[in-house]
Amino acid sequence: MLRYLTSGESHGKSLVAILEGIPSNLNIDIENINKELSRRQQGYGRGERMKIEKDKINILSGIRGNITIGSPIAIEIKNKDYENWEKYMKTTGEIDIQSKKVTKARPGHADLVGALKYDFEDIRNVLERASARETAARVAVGAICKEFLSKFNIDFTSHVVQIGKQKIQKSFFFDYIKEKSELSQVRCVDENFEKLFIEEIKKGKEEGDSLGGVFEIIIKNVPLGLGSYAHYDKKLDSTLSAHLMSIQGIKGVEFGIGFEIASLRGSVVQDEIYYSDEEGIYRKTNNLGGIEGGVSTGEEIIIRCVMKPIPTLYKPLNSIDINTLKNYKASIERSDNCAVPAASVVAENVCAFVIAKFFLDKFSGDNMNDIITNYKNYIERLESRGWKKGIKSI
Ligand SMILES: Cc1cc2nc3c(=O)[nH]c(=O)nc-3n(C[C@H](O)[C@H](O)[C@H](O)COP(=O)(O)O)c2cc1C
Ligand SMILES: C=C(O[C@@H]1CC(C(=O)O)=C[C@@H](OP(=O)(O)O)[C@H]1O)C(=O)O
Repeated sequence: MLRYLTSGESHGKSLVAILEGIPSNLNIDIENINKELSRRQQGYGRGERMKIEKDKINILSGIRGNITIGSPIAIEIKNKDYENWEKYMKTTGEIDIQSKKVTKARPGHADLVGALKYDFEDIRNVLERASARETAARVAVGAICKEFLSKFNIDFTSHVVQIGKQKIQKSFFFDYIKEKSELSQVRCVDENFEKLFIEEIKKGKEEGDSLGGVFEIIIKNVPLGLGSYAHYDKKLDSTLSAHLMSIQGIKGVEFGIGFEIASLRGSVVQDEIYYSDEEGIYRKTNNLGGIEGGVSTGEEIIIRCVMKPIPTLYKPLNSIDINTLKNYKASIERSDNCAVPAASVVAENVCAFVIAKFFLDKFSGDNMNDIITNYKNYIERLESRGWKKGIKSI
């Protein structure tokens, strides 16, 4: 079973993660993982912290000479900012608690609920772990999963389709999005909307406010048959949703044409099924986003996520001091004012973990050879049933 845990405080020494279940004899290109980490740090609207951090993975165990050995993979990403925070954050010995104490809860962040639940007078103990700094560790985990899935040609990309009130309606081709979104400051493939998105973020910032938005993830070459029909942890769509909703700030997930299906007739929504000798079983549409009955259909998996605006505002909202219960404005240090582009990269990698987990559940094996054999046998069997989209040249 593929599983992972992360640990680490935003201004602590390091973020760490352990990923268990990656098979042996997988070649890992560390530059690909560092590239994912760097993609996550980009995007117009990020704050000053991203100028300090230059995230790089440090693999502590589970890999020898770039090849996995089947044991848990432990990773570390150092927080460069720790140099400035050691006297407040070190794990043992005396620390300066007062200078960085936070007592005025930010609405929308975990500040109030965390302080009351864990019984803290200092919100610092909450925000250090609630911070989306943690997503760097999750991206490293997902990037290792991407390395595994790339051997089966499974590929991921994402792009931003809405910032504030500015919204793109069109849908695009995978390769186009992959190339274009990487070139954009806001991971947007439409040049006009790129300008509008940047303008929207800039305006928000000037007004001391923050923005959310929507991004789309597209996953290509997932074979037909990952997932199952009913249980919450076996359905591919429910598991993807749960993992995506666990990204800090994500408030909704939709598949394919999403919530629009509510207003359309069944005759329009369902993706009709065809067969031809050349193509085998195929669809002309992909309205349901590549998943039916909790199982991948072999079409592109298309997911959209909505992210709420960043809670920390430079023009702070009404709140209270959690200790005196007096009314105050919420506290503010530094902050991003829009992180939708960064969140889209996190989401790709979170999906990579889920797809890798379901892929390994289906084609289980301790080592790459066994998994490749299982995969090829399955694709051959599907071919004999008329489904010809499987890629065999592994
Ligand atoms: C990549 C990324 C960067 C973020 N940066 C900030 C930030 O700088 N300031 C902030 O207040 N929230 C930021 N957030 C959002 C908060 O972490 C999030 O709203 C908070 O943890 C509460 O979680 P919830 O929205 O799921 O309830 C960021 C989220 C992500 C994914
Ligand atoms: C550090 C990251 O994002 C952080 C997420 C975050 C939050 O509250 O979620 C608050 C900010 O932290 P800081 O106050 O240290 O600037 C962001 O910079 C990161 O993405 O690597």
